[in-house]
Amino acid sequence: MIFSLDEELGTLSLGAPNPINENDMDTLSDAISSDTEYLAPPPESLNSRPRRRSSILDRFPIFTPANVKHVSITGDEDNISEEAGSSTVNGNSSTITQAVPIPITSSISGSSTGTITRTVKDFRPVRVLGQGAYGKVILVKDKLTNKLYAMKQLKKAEILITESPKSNEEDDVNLGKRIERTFAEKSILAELEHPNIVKLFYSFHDNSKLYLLLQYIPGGELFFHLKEQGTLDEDTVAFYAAEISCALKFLHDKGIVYRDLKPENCLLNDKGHLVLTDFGLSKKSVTQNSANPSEVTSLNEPSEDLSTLHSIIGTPEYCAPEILQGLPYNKNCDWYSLGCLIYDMLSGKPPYTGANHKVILNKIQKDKQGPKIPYYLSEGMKDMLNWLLKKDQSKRWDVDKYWAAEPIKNGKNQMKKKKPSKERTLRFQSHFIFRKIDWSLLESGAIQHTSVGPIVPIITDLELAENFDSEFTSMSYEDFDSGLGNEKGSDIFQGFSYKASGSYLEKYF
Ligand SMILES: Nc1ncnc2c1ncn2[C@@H]1O[C@H](COP(=O)(O)OP(=O)(O)OP(=O)(O)O)[C@@H](O)[C@H]1O
Repeated sequence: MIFSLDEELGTLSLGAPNPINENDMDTLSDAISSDTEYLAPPPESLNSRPRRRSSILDRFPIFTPANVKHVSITGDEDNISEEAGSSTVNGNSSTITQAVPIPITSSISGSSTGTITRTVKDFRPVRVLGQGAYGKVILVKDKLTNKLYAMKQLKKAEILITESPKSNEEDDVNLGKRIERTFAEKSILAELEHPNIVKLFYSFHDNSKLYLLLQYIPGGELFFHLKEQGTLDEDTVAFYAAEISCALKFLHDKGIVYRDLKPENCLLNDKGHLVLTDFGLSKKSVTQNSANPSEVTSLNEPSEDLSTLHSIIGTPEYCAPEILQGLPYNKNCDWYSLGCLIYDMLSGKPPYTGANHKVILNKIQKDKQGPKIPYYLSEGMKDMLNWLLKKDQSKRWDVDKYWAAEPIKNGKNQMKKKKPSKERTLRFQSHFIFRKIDWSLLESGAIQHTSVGPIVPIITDLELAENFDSEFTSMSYEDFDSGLGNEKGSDIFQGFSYKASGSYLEKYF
């Protein structure tokens, strides 16, 4: 649906929940840059949409956080180094003995020390749902309970393999980071409980693989639905943008940067609500006081840990320019990615595309005024995109800081009258594009029970995985239990196993 600002104002007078105020309108029209180029409307169907893979280019240093535990890859506890980031070689050429940082994690909803009784043998494979860098995601059925899960399998050998024939210091550092990220995915998911974030129920490992037992989200990837529909109307996009924003804000308040927002990682549940998956590239700040979100420092004030993020990581088309440049970055990079995703949902592709991160970076740098916003979008959408897609992260909308509307006291909004600031001080939730969103229903998760999303996936039989690409569902899973189900007690992945608390399991099953 394409509609003009006049039409939108007409809707507003019919009692929309978040009316736009005059100050906002000023800022809004300022932001619609005069150099906006007129891009052609999207073609009817964009079935040629390419699947975009996440990548990691560790050319820049990441400083090892202070409170990391060091274990030896061989599992030989005697080789554990006390010194952060150090590596040791024990002279045995056939084994890797670098000390690898494993993040110390806390588990809110479950226990990582409880008895883990699950093995791959407990599950029957139904079909493949997706394929990642280190293995497949498979729909599985619990042989005991008949419950369905999405099982993400990661091959240990693929994680441990070094890229160059000679093992040098750089290889060791990269290996350490790959292992750290594997643990981070498990431990970050284990501490999260949010309606728009996938749930982790169990994790375990055996001789050859690591396993994450996730809640099965049957509506498929947003990528799949975008491929079918080409583009989405503005109301639909605003709805998904609101659900994603809730998840990102929740993560940021816990000191977590997501770093891989793209349509492939956004799933739809049976009611059409959006659920983020794939936390393999997420990073948790070690300095964040997650118990007290109000203590989050401004995103523009580099915090000790997050300002040291340097890895060129993510999916280049959705990556903030500062990441592609190898500059330090912070949580604000996720809001740039949201801008890319909104742009993609509305126009059929992200603002910059190219064969690799360098091509994309060149295009971003050439575009002095920022990406060209399609003319056919409403003024509200143009405004949102202009503020999220600011090249300079210090000028980008600090969404975490300006998230919610000011509390209303004595019937008057506390927001000061226009102050001369280059910062965007409009509250994100009050933006015009979200005028039909009931944020309290959304943030509490109540909306998941009371209403369906704009696209309700067709599901005739959960086991058919009808909303997943046949490219994956037709794949073989013959190596499903090649790890033989034997728990390997003393290797580098020791401590990977996890079981959510009984009440958590009951609540979601
Ligand atoms: N909980 C889930 N329910 C249903 N499908 C899922 C679930 N988790 C993942 N998938 C499917 O599997 C695909 C791959 O999963 P995921 O992105 O976590 O793997 P990955 O190895 O991190 O991939 P990549 O290397 O591309 O980042 C997803 O894009 C999605 O289609």
